[in-house]
Amino acid sequence: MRTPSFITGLSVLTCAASFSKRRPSPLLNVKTPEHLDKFDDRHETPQTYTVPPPWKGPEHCHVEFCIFSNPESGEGMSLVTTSRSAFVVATAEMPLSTGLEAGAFYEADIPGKGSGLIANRTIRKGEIIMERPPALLIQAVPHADLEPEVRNEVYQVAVDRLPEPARARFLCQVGSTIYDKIERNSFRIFVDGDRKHSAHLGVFPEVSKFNHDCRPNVHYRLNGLKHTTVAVRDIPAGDELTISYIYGRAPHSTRQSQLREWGFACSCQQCTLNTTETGASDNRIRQIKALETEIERIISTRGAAAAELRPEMGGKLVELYRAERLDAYLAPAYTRAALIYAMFGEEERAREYAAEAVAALERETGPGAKDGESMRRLAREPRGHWAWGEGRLGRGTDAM
Ligand SMILES: C[S@@+](CC[C@H](N)C(=O)[O-])C[C@H]1O[C@@H](n2cnc3c(N)ncnc32)[C@H](O)[C@@H]1O
Repeated sequence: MRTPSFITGLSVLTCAASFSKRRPSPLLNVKTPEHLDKFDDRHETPQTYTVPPPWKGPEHCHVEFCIFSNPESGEGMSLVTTSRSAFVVATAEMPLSTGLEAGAFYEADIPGKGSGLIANRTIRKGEIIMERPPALLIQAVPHADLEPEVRNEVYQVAVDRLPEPARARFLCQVGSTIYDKIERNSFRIFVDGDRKHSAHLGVFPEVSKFNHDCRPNVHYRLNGLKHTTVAVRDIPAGDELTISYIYGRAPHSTRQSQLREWGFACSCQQCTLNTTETGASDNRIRQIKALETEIERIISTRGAAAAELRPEMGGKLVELYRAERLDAYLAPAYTRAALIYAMFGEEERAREYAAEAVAALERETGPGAKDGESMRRLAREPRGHWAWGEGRLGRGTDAM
């Protein structure tokens, strides 16, 4: 295999990210354009769609996958994708990039993890740390299927099309080749709804500086192409900012094997607990799962099984999440607790948990969260909500 030429240039690059020098940039909010909805993309050819200027491409096509690039989109963007997906991205609305002020955090060496991000002041729960568009978007099929030699050539051109400093930031990510950097730093993005070829790997070089923690203090979400990171608890100055690369509510051994697939042995606080503490943590995870299953069954059957519901179940669930420091995943726990307290007519607690659910849903899913409106109504007017009094009714007159 040919050695990618960028490796020779890597040693002269300064890899410390200049988070303080960010200028506002347009951002994509990807939706399938309406007139494309009827199109059957099974027979797409590279010539089917034309990307508008200043987008360039298609070039370097292999089957229906080509390079498209735009130095003015975000901080510069390259795509290796079909012309249809390129058109969807290129014609999407572009919101501005935002985030914390310059100097709120900085990049530093973290023992055993390479580099990472450190808070430079207290970052409050709910503060948005970064919103970023991808620098590189690679359709999942060519990433998996192209011959390595062809793929490396295509990736090299795609990266070369990025303007400096986006190209430098891309090359400063961990990974020995461009392919390896994509493997170790990308997020899965669907750019075209549930259509064929919608799945892409998105690389956000600045977001790539977040290390993993099984109990992260930052949550990330993807809305269209916009990658948002938000603090899920107050983060004191000097603490590392971390996200979770995996599903956090898994027991220790499952997390370890998932992270080994990511190619590293996790050295986060949760993974380095002693045996007794690990056992206690796994036990809480089991309790969370059992309680969630039970609550879900009871709530979904409503009146029929409501006699089994106890008001303290909701509070207990939230308590377990908090004890486990699962602050990045609190929305479902607050939502269930709010519903249960409403079912038992406990107005104050229903309001309190519903308000927490609204805030957690916004952090975890973004403004338009699915259950957000229902929780907002519950916080405002518990007595008008469908759940109000359901628990007491199910228990018969004793519970009234
Ligand atoms: C997305 S990068 C994070 C930034 C990276 N540390 C750097 O120097 O650019 C992912 C890589 O960081 C390292 N890493 C992230 N979280 C870690 C953790 N909890 N324990 C050990 N290594 C970690 C691993 O080498 C992993 O492949």
